[in-house]
Amino acid sequence: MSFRLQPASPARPNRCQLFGPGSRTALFEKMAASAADVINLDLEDSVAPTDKDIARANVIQATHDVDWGNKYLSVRINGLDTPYWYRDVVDLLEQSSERLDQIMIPKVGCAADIYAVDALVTAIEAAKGRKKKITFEVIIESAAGIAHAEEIAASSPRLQAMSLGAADFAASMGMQTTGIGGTQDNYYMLHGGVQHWSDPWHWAQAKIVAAARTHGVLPVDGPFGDFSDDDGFRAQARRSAVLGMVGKWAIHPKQIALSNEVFTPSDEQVGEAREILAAMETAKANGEGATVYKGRLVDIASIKQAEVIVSQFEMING
Ligand SMILES: CC(C)(COP(=O)(O)OP(=O)(O)OC[C@H]1O[C@@H](n2cnc3c(N)ncnc32)[C@H](O)[C@@H]1OP(=O)(O)O)[C@@H](O)C(=O)NCCC(=O)NCCSC(=O)C[C@H](O)C(=O)O
Ligand SMILES: [Mg+2]
Repeated sequence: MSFRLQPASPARPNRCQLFGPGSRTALFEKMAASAADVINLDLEDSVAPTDKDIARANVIQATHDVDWGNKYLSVRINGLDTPYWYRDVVDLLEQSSERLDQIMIPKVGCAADIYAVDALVTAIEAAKGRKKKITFEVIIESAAGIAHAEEIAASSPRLQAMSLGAADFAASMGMQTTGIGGTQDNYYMLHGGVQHWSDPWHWAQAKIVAAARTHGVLPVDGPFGDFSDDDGFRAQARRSAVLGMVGKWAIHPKQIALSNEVFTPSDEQVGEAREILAAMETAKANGEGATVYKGRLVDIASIKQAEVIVSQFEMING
């Protein structure tokens, strides 16, 4: 471990982030009643340009009127390349109730993007005497965003989460696909004449996990567009969980249970982690730093691995 210790990520469940357009108010109560940990009311790409003002007003009203329970309430503002974002920030900060937890900033390309939003948010919070400090989450969904992921992760103490936005990312990178996440037919290797499909999102996810974990930010997998493909969603989510991501977006309510299932450690995983911890306690009592568990090596690093799983489980189950 470096002399600089890795900071802990925020200790709150973030297994599923449920999105809904700010222009579809009929969805708000359903979102609030869902099993998602995080709610993302959208002002950006699911809202037509003609509806931007009304969507913003709807979302602000919903921070006052809707009972969001214990959900983490986030609003996705428009990108800094649009004429809408400053009004999103000003109106949200001036008019939302204290129930608003977080602002999601899309298409972030560099740390200065966050600096700009932070400066505006900080000024309005002070001017309005807001009690709760608004947190940020960002979407990495451009070539610039992935190239600068680490400086973005370090950009503000407000930053709590960093997602991969597969659709805009693919477009920005010039990827030859219209898929939003998932296996891509043409991304394969040939071995002995047999096709072996690989994961074109893997490297970007891994880069996001490393950047986020370095700075105590939660790494999150973004959307999986084909909401009729449960197995495809599960496969993508499982890979993300193994890579270190803590959750995934749901763009349809069908995906909530899938995400919660994958990002909640199973009883079997937790049981095994606890057994490893117990085995290492015994090893320590015998003056040993390593021992054998089910025929394989476990050592002091295994304690940390097991603790990740147990602490995820305990955070979710209270
Ligand atoms: C995808 C949808 C447009 C589908 O809506 P709809 O046609 O109404 O779906 P269903 O008829 O199948 O709905 C079944 C019931 O579920 C309710 N419902 C639908 N969507 C939601 C929701 N998001 N939250 C809660 N409840 C929902 C319906 O009302 C039905 O209820 P009932 O009649 O009582 O049975 C729609 O799901 C939708 O708009 N999804 C969110 C889209 C969105 O926000 N997109 C932005 C995020 S993805 C993105 O931006 C890409 C990213 O940035 C990147 O670059 O990768
Ligand atoms: Mg996007």
